[in-house]
Order: sequence, then structure tokens, then C-alpha cells
Amino acid sequence: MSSSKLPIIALPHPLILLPASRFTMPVSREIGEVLLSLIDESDTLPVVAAIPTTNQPTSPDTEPVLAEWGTAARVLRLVKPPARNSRQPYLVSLHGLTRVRLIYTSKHNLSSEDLLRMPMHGVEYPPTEKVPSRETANKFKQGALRLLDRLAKDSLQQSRKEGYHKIASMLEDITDARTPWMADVLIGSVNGEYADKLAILSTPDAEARVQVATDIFIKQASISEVSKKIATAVDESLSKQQKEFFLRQQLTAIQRELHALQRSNGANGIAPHSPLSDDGSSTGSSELDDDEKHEADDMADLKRKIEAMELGSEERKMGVREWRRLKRIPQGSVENGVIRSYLEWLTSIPWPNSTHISPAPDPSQLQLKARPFLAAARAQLDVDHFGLEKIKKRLIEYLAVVRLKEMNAEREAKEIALKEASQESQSAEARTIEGATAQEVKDGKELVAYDKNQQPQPRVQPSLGKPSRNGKKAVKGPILLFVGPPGTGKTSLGQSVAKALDRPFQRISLGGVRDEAEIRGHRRTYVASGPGLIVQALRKAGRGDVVMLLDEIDKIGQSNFHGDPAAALLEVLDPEQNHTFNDHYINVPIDLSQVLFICTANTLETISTPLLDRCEIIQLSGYTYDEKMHIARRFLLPKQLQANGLDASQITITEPALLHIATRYTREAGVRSLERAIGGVVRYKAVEWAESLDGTTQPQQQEGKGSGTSVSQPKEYKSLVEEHDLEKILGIARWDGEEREREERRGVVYGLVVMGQGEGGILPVETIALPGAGKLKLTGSLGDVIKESGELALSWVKRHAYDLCITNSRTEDPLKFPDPIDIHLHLPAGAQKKDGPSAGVAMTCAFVSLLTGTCVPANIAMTGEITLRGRVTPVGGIKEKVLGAHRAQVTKVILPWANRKDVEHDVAPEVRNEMEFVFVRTVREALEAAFGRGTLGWRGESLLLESRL
Ligand SMILES: Nc1ncnc2c1ncn2[C@@H]1O[C@H](COP(=O)(O)OP(=O)(O)OP(=O)(O)O)[C@@H](O)[C@H]1O
Repeated sequence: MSSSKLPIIALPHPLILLPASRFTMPVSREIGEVLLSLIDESDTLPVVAAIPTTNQPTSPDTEPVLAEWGTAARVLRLVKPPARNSRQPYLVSLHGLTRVRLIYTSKHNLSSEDLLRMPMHGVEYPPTEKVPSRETANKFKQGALRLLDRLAKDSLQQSRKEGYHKIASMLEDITDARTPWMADVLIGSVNGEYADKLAILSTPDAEARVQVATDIFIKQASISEVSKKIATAVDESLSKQQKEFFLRQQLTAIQRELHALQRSNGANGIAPHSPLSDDGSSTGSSELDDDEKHEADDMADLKRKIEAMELGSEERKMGVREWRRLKRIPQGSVENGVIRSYLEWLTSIPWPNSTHISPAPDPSQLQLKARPFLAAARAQLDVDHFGLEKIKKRLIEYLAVVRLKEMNAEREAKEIALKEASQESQSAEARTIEGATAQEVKDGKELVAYDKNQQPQPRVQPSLGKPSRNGKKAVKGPILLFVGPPGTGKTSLGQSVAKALDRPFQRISLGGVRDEAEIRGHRRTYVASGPGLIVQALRKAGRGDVVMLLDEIDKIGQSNFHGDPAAALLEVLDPEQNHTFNDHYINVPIDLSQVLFICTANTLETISTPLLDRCEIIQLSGYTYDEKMHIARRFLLPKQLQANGLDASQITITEPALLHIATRYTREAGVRSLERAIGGVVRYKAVEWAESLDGTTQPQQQEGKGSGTSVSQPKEYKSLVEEHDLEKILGIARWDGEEREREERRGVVYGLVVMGQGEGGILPVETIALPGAGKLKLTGSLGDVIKESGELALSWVKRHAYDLCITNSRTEDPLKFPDPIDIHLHLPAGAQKKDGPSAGVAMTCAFVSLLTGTCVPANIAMTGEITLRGRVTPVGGIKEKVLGAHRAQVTKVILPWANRKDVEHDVAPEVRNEMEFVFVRTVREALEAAFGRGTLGWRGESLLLESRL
């Protein structure tokens, strides 16, 4: 026999763990902690020796007596008690592996105190088992079958009965060599006596163990048979009297109810009818008693939905297969719940060509529908959004294309339907002539759908316009991608498109989606499995032609160990693939070709190129103050009034007050903060209004009218909101006086930037000189490109230091002469990453300002890339930058010459009129525009010549 040492865990009497069995038992805190340390120490699941205790504790001092034989068991799980209820025991799950014998020592009888530490103890393993003889094995099987049959007959639960039958069928197939193992399994699972289990555990010899098990089975089966016989005999003698007793009781109850009924009829002159019962027969029952009926209804509903799926389709096949499995699995089991919820998901998807009933169209849309489509679409866009003319124009083109494709598809579907109808009528005629046989009628049953009451209904034809699965035609245009800063109306434009097309709208927020399974669903093997966002949206919409807005695709997670969500999105958006989209949970190809996808993003930088390739980009850049005022007046204020229960007559915000909110309380490209601030004002006024209605203001002391008396006075309500009221309502303005703080300083120049969210603004470029050795230090989370721009700008300035009168000879380095200095350049908001070449002009101006001591006025901002030769080249994001500068009250903007067209095309006239634009070709022109003509003392006129070095 081989031996080893294992930690001992004493099983409390009468627990016994047999090999191949598992159980979970509570253990004390001390043992729990030892187990915890064992788990921590070992790489695999730890193994312990589970030894039964042979004596019952009669008093708290009873010392346990351990049995000689036990089981080496693997610790499968350890559950710690919750911290708030630490007196609860630990729970440990053990899985029996093999028999072990405690090696006898003088300390064989371990004390209960020793056992709390789970001491290591020597154990022996029995030698490899021999195969029992054929005769013993056969007897064992017969005995076991007899017992299992008995147990199945005795058990009341259907699931248990089925379990016993299953084991019996397994028994017939097992080999003789496996009978000792089966003996362990059966004795471990039938509710045997303690002594029998201990006998089996203590018999390591296979032949002997199988014989002991056979005897136990025969004994148990006989006991059960005899007790059944006795019970039946007693039953029979009692049942006659009992029957009579029960019937009499029932009769009395029925008579009592009838009397009550007649009395109430006489009193009311109406027949009593329980509101919850369908037939009025049940009285006094509540909806909570209707469980079984509801259950039956739900199942019938599920069945009807599966039958309504297209014949021969994948989803129907899957539905039928799962339905059959559902029927086989006992109700209330976990598996039953899993299949049920799967079928509910499967049947709630709007499959093509099923008799699914689409939700009724929104009645508010009917009026729009009656008008010509494009006019209605235009009206819809105008109703929902102010301005955005170019975008609306593009959307109208898009909607026209979608609509035309829809019409073509409808026409084709109609033609196909007509063709099929004429073919059917021809074949029907032929059938009438031949005479239908009974078999044909039977076969035809497959062609009808069933309603709730199982009445055959003619199958509903698929609605026209929905193309058949085989002749599929995607009725959609390109995928639109709205890009722009927050609050510029991207999401609400998507909603308007859905309204214009009279389709349902669903928004899927992809911000922070890191797991591919969130889009594709989890496989059903996963514990908390469920479908992905796409299927969830389809179910909510109830129609396959939904407008799905994929919000914030720029914030979707990159590829990681949870898969690649962006790749899953690619499949969704690709028209070549999305007619067979595979959700892992549903596991049947889903046709997404009718779905109209619209995406939104704040920036294009983080979107992968393949994803961008599939989209048509529509840029929204932000609004001017003028546009914001219109949007606020026409859209945001009415919306907030409605949301807060006031009407237009109860609040008047003056024009200067509204402008003050837009300029001093918000500084954004969109209108979301503006909407929030207006909401704040409206809510404040709503409280004042409610207080004035209540007439309950704070009690006020009446001066001179007796001390201490207080009278409540109705507060006077003032509907007008003026500029000076705003500080009281919204607090101190966030952007108040920001321009005043922006002062001219040596070495500081304002550049123009587009931030991560796509929002334009100004950014100071700060430089200082400090003692050093002619080095340049760049800080502020700068990327490689912007750092190179800084070096480039300094090189240009050093090269032209003599021309700019910074040095007295061309060979002098301005950073080394007269005193050696370093230059430190910093771009504030250090936590924000910055990159790109467009700060070249601003950095050059900052260096020149620092080295010459001349300042650039604080109302000037600039952007542009520079080359080593001193040329200024074009940059992107001009519209956002100019709007940002306008918001920051900058009045003069220096831009590259090549960006003139952007200003001309994209910047609103009212902004253009309020600002001065200087377009420059060279750095020298930029310096003159920034510092003012003639401010810097130029020595030569040959600045545009190539370098002579
Ligand atoms: N041109 C406009 N006319 C009327 N209302 C507008 C306009 N632009 C935006 N809004 C309103 O501003 C609010 C914010 O818009 P929306 O939610 O569509 O912003 P978004 O661009 O999707 O922002 P995000 O990028 O943060 O998702 C909405 O109430 C919307 O109706």
C-alpha cells in the first residue's frame, strides 16, 4: 500500500463521503481559515482526508472518534460568510476521490481541539482494485435494478422518477470492472443508512464491496416493498370511511356557497361575477392564484410565435428544436428556465416573412405621412432643428435615396406577390378538378398558423415592401456618420431621420463598450448569457427596418482579451455581411440588411480606418452665438418649459439675459450646457411660481404691530428674468471676466486648437527664458509632431535673429549671447494630450516676443504650420477654431493663406463680420500681423531667400 500525509477534516456524525460523490457542508471558522490558507498555498485545488466520526456527540465535551477508513477529497469550493454576518459558518464543497486508511498511531484519537487545526496525518491508499467475478457483477446489477425500480415507484416527484430510470438504463451497459465504482456511486446517492455507507467505505476489496452493496440493495428493496404493502393495506381499510367524510365535507361547502350566491342575487338583482375570473365560476380568487393559467397562456403564446415563423427557416428549425427540448425537461429546473428565456428572445426578434405583428405607427406621424414624402421629411428636420442647412440638404438627399429604394422594393414585392397569387389560383383550379384527397388536407395543416385558442388561421402574407428572404434587397443608403463636438444635435438628427422615414428609432450607446460580447451576445453556455445590444435593440423596435443610431463609435474599446468590439461592429455595418449577422446567444443568422444605421462620434481620430471606410462623414462644427440664441429661444426654452410644467406666459427671459447665459455661463460648441443652464433658470422660476401660488412665503416680522407675531404674505411673482437676476439664479458666471484676465505678456501668444471632443478654442503658448545653456524645454503633454514644431520654430527664429535685431551678427546664437539661456515652452492644461503641426506660427511668435521683448495683443489668435524656409502651410479644423476664437471674444485671427476657402465656405457671415481675418503666406507676414506692421525692426528684406548656409 502506498502512503502519504493529508490534512484531516473530521465529518460530523452521520456524514460520510464516498469516492465519486460530492457534498457541501458547513464548517467552523477555524477549519474555514485553515482551508483558506491551504487554497492560498497550493496551485491546484487542495486535497484533504475526509474521515467520518463514528460516535454521536452526546454532550459538548464528547471527543470525536474517527473511523479507520475515509476518503481523499478535493476541495472544490469554499464560501466565506459575509463580513456583516461573520457568525455564519463557512461552507465547503468536497469531491470524493479515493478511499484512504488512517495509519494507526498512538494519536489515532485526535482531540476535537486538534481537529480544528486540520492536522497532517499519515494515510494509506488501497492497492489497485481487481475486477469482480461475472457472477458477483450480475447479482449486483439485479439487486441494484430491483432497488432502483422500487425507488422510482415510491418517489412522488416526476424528476426523481426520471433520474432513477436513467441510472437503471446506465446500469445495464456498465462493464464488470466498473461495478465497484458503481457500488460507491449508488450507495452514495440512494438515501442509505449510516452503517451501510460505513461498511461500503471500509471495504477496499472490490469483490467484497460489490457483494456488500448487493446485500444492501436487496435489504433496502425488501424493506420498501414490505412497508408499501402494509401502507396499502392500512389505506384500503381507512379509505372507505375517509372517502365518505371528504365527500360530505365538500357537499356542505358547496351548499354554503350556493346559499351565499342566492342571497346576494336577491339583494342586488345581479349575478355576482369575480372580476378576475373569466367564466365567473371561481369566487374569492385573486390574480395571484392564476399562476397555472398564466403559465399555460405563456406557453401557448410561445408556441404560436414559433408557428408563425417562416416555414423551413433557420429560426423556425431552432425554435422547434428548443421547444421540443423544453417539453422534455421538467418544469422548475434551471435548464427549463434557460431554454424558456432563449425561446422568448428568439421569438421576439422581428424575423422577415414571419406573421409578426408590427407595432402600430405613431399617430402623430400620420399627418406628415399624408404629405409628399420629401416635403414631410424637410418639415420634420426643420421642426426638430434650427439652421444646419448644409446638413439638412445632405440628409434630404439621403432620405430621397432611401425612399426611392424602398419604393422599388415595394414594387418588386408587389409584382412577386401578384405572380405567386396567379400561380396559386391556377394550381387551386387544377386541384379542384382532381378533387382533394384526405392526405392533402392533412398536409395543408402545416400551412396554417394557430391562434391562441388553437383555431387555424390563414397564414398572413408578409407585409409588402419587406423583400422575401431569397430575393433580398437592402433598402438603405450609405451609413451616415455625424461627427462633431458634444451637444451639436447629432443624436437628435438621427431621431429626426427615423421620424421622417416613419421607422422606429433605437439608440445604442457604444461609449465604453469593451467586450465584443456586448455587441454579439454571450454564448448560451455562459452562466449569465444573453443577446447583444443589436438584438436587444431589434426586439425593442419590434421591426426589422429600424433606424439604429450607434452613438459614440469613437469611444468603443480597442481589441483586448474580451475580443474586438470594433470588429464586431464592422460586421454589423458591412452590407455584404450583415444579412447574416450572428449573435452568439441567438445562434441563428439575423438579417440586418433592412436596418438603417447612423453613427455618431466626437472625433475621427480614434475610429479605425475600416470602420471609417464604411461611413459617409457629415461634420457638425458647433454653433455661433447667434445660432445659439435662436436655438435657445425656439427649441430649448419651450422644451424646458414643458419639462418643468410652466408655460411661455409665466417666464420671459430677456435677450441680453439669454446672451449672458450663452456667453458667460457656457463656453461650448454645442448647446447642451446652454440647455442645462436654461433648465436651471426655468426650475428656479417654477419654484417661485409654486410658492406664489401657495401663498406661503417665510413668515415675516410685522414691524410695529406687536412683537413676535408673524403673518404670511403671498410672494409677488415676477415673470421677467433679466441679466442682473442670473447671478442669484445660476451663481457666479464661470467665464466672467476671462477676457479681461487675458493680458499682453512678453513671450505669451494665443494659438487656436481643436480639443479631443472636436471643440475649437484658444490655447496660450507660454515661453520664459531662464539661465542655461541654449536648450529648449517643451512641456504640456506634447506629442512628437508638436515638439518638432517647437524645435522648427526656434531654429527659424535663431536663423533670423540678426534680421529681427535680436543679435548683432549673423553668427551669434540668441540663446548664448549676451547671456546663455534656456527657453521653456509650455502649453497649459498639462493633463490634456496635444499634438499636430498647427501651433508652428504661434510658437514662432512666442519665441520672437520673448527674445525681442515685444508683446502680441491678447485679442489676437493664430494657427498655421510652418516650414524651415519660413512658409506657412494650411491646417485643418478651421471652422471649429474660428468659432472657438469667436466664443473666446478674440477679434483678430491669423490663418494660413491656403485656408481662405474654409473661412469663406464654412464660417457663418455673422462671425466673419465680427472678426478680422489675416491670411498669411510666410512667417514674416504672420509676425507683422501679430506684432503690427513696423513694430519689429527688420534689418534686411531678403527673408524669403533660401538659406545661405
Ligand atoms: N440645431 C439644433 N436645433 C435645435 N435643437 C438642437 C440643435 N442642435 C442641438 N439641439 C438640442 O441640443 C440637445 C443636445 O443634442 P444631442 O443630444 O443631439 O447632441 P449630440 O451631438 O448627440 O451630443 P453627444 O456627442 O454628446 O452625444 C438636444 O436637446 C437637441 O435637441
